[in-house]
Amino acid sequence: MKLLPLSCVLHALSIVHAFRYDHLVEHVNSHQDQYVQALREWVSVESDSSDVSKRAELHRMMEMTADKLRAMGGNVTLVDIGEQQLPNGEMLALPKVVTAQFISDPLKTTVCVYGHVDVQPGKLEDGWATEPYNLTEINGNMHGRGTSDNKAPVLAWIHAVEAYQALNIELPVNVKFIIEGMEETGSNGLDAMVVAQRDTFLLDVDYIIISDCGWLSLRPALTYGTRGNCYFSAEIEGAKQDLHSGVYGGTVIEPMTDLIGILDTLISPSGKILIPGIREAVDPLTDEEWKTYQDIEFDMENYKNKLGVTELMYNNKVDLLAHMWRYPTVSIHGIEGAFSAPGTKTVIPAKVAAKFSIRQVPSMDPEVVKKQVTEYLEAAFARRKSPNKLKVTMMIGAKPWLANTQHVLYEAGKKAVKRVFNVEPDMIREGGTIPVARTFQDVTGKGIIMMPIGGFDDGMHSQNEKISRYNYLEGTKLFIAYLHEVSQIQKSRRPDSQHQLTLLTHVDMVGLHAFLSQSTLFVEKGAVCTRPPRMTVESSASFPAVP
Ligand SMILES: CC(C)C[C@H](N)C(=O)NCC(=O)O
Repeated sequence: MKLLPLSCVLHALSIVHAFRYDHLVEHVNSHQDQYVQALREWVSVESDSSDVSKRAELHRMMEMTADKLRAMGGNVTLVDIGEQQLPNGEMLALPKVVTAQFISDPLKTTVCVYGHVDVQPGKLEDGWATEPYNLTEINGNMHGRGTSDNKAPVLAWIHAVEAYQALNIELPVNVKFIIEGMEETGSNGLDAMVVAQRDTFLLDVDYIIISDCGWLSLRPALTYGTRGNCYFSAEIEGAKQDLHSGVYGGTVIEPMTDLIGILDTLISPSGKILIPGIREAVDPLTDEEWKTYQDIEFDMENYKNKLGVTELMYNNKVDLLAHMWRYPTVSIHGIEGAFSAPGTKTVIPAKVAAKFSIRQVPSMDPEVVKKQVTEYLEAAFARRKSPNKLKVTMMIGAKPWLANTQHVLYEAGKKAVKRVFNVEPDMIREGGTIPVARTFQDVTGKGIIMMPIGGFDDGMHSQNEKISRYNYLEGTKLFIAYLHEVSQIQKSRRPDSQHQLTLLTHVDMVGLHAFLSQSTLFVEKGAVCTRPPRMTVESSASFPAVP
């Protein structure tokens, strides 16, 4: 018998794969209504992680996620990650993290998909055109809180696995999931879980995939960086109760006036951060970065129209993209205790707390930022010689993340995008924060890719958040294709994970505590979350150094 040359066999196999890919695509197209129904069910759960009164819904959401993965035959665990302490001292259970595993073939590559099913708040009275928790499709866009961020992308990953299963096509890689319920408030408790499971659940994972962001334009994108987030509360307290502004106005030094005064020292009208040390910490833009940004197609007029603004902070593309992705910024979000209802209440609030955040970039450290901001605001407050009391707290300290775009994961990503959309992806960074991305990188040393499927105009966190049916379905196909492309990464081209693990074995409990003390969970006593999880930290004796 004559043996076929290896190249012929490989060619034949690729034909079989292409044939099967078409079947998978057909399956996705013909199951789109079920996919939309699944999204409808998930969106109907008000899994707002920032509102403690919604905690039962969040627990229900985690159970629903676990049930779905279990029904598909996954090996599912709901991991208890402990409790959070509320500002009033009360303890509240954190939503369990769902881990799942589909097939476990030692000869195959293993990927771990991370996502979250908690959402930002959403209220009709905030100006939504439709009920935020009732998925409503208008002109191909499916509106609802959490559609794009991050329920549809999580479901798209689940449906990608389901499609392989339904057609009896063996998954080309082992697939694991980590789905959490606190991403929107800083991923409380997750860092510790990642540390604890580094040598168990995460040990055989080769690559981590995150799809919790959006494209820059109509062109699909791969994301290689996120900014971090230092989120602060600055509280000023004066009289022991609110006062009538006619009766007492002019006699007391008002906390709100102090607060507005110190907030105004944070950033100039032209966007210059005024806190010493922050701008100085940022790496200058390299020529290579300049060129990358210059080459990206980005329509500034379209961007302005999308946002409904007449002017942007910068009027050239490179500066705008750089300030969106790789420079820090200050945003002021709100003032607790301030009068904000309609009408004309004439009160002097006794205690007000401003919430603001600084998105930081790779050369910055949240702990340093915390010190810089606290000292700066205390000095600004001292100059006012006010008798009121100021308390500055950092509530979230999430680090930025940056990947190497030459990594094989990005090569595979480009191939998958080409297969599904027949274009090259934009290579972009993200101005938002995915707190656990940097933790995965530091703790596991595994390659990480962000593969968004959200549209550029999805309005994450805003009124009328949506994902288009097109992005949802093509995104599912993208994930199907990506699982195949990852399986094609030759073992010889994989970074040597064994080598990385050897490098990581020499750190002890001191290292573990050093890491955890920087993580969100332990940043601030009395703030959002301070109590260690109840789970055991099995692998603490060999906690890794940052590679
Ligand atoms: C676009 C972001 C990376 C999406 C993410 N889910 C998010 O909103 N994170 C919190 C944040 O404030 O950036």
